[in-house]
Amino acid sequence: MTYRIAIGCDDAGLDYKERLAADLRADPRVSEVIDLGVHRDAADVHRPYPEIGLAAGEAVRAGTADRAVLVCGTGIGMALSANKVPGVRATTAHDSYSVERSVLSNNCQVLTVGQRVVGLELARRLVREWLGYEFDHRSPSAAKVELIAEYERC
Ligand SMILES: O=C(CO)[C@H](O)COP(=O)(O)O
Repeated sequence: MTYRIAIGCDDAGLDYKERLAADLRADPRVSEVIDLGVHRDAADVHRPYPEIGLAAGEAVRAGTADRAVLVCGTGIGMALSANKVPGVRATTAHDSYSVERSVLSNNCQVLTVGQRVVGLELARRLVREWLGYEFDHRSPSAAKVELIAEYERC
């Protein structure tokens, strides 16, 4: 299984985004990295995090990306924004167990990270681990996640 990964950040997450994007490009489990910005030295560097988080959520919803990694100061604003897109499940996760469960329990397609909260090497490890998990649609967790989708359809 290879993934098309959208990646994005605001100015508070730019350093990590660049490093994580490089890691993803070098990862054989990744077929494409879609960089949604912001970009260093570009006019868009101060775009607010909701624009990027929503764009990433839209990419997942449209199916142009399988998953997304988003970085801001805490990860929280990015998660809030991406979660506004119907069908998207985004979470901040700063430990291995939460990263694992975000996929295996919650079928999250979006992982968000806070550059001001965790060290770079931990962030890199978490993204590496995250790529190794795949949701099992036959697992007991599937019916629980489906309840969220049902609510969205109301
Ligand atoms: O962390 C952020 C949003 O969750 C963002 O990088 C900084 O937001 P601000 O504190 O509103 O500037």
